[in-house]
Amino acid sequence: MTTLFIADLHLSADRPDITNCFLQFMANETADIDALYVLGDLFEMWIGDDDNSPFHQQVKHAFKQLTDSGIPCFFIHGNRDFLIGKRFSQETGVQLLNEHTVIDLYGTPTLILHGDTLCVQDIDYQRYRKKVHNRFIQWLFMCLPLNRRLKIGAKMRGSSSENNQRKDADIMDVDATAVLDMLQAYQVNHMIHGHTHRPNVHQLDVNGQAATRTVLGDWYDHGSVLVITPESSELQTRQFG
Ligand SMILES: O=C(CCCCNC(=O)Nc1ccc(S(=O)(=O)N2CCN(c3cc(Cl)cc(C(F)(F)F)c3)CC2)cc1)NO
Repeated sequence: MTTLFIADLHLSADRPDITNCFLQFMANETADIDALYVLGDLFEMWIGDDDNSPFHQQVKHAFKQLTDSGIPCFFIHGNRDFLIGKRFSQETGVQLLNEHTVIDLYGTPTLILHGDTLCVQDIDYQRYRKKVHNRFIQWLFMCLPLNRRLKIGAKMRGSSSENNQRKDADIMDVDATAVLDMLQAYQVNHMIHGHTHRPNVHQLDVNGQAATRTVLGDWYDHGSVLVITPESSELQTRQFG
């Protein structure tokens, strides 16, 4: 009885090393698990489900093989791949979850999310996020031809990495009050998220009760996976293969 959590792989065609690490993980680490949860930023960019490049087909096929084998797979959108939609879900068998979802993890109610909604001090980002999560804006964007959206994406990726280098590192981490507020709002004592690329297990106190916030790590030539069983919880960073 094992459930796995991954996030922040930032897969892209120009990083085949990370894609291979992911494919090795899917081939060697997911046999007879109960479920796989992907908590956002699976891809470095996603400008619509109609972007069906060979790279995307390769990744989608790996998920399809897993779900066809009867292992449920769930996805929560990240700040990069928030446009992943119904077609991706139908092509892969991956079930799309709401941005904040409480699951029963072997009897322990646990809030799972990407983590960018906890970065409340980054006002600019939250303003941008509100705009691009607006259904009408998303509809307008998807009306654009694919190559136009690819160009906009490439441009935004460029400015995004520049912006992030300028931002103070702290405002890009989660806000401690937002974490407590969210645990209380969802009435849980456990949270799992990604986004910050700061893998760790934080022990917290929520109204006198012990709580944990587990942060998944980003992928490079090593993967980061949270391995949960009814008896244990282990955040692993390692190579797969
Ligand atoms: O953590 C922090 C900081 C976090 C830093 C976040 N940076 C970050 O996410 N960058 C980023 C994410 C996605 C891409 S993209 O290429 O995949 N792509 C771009 C165009 N997208 C779009 C969609 C819609 Cl509906 C509408 C538009 C519109 F209207 F703007 F044109 C564009 C779709 C997605 C490119 C860069 N703070 O705490």
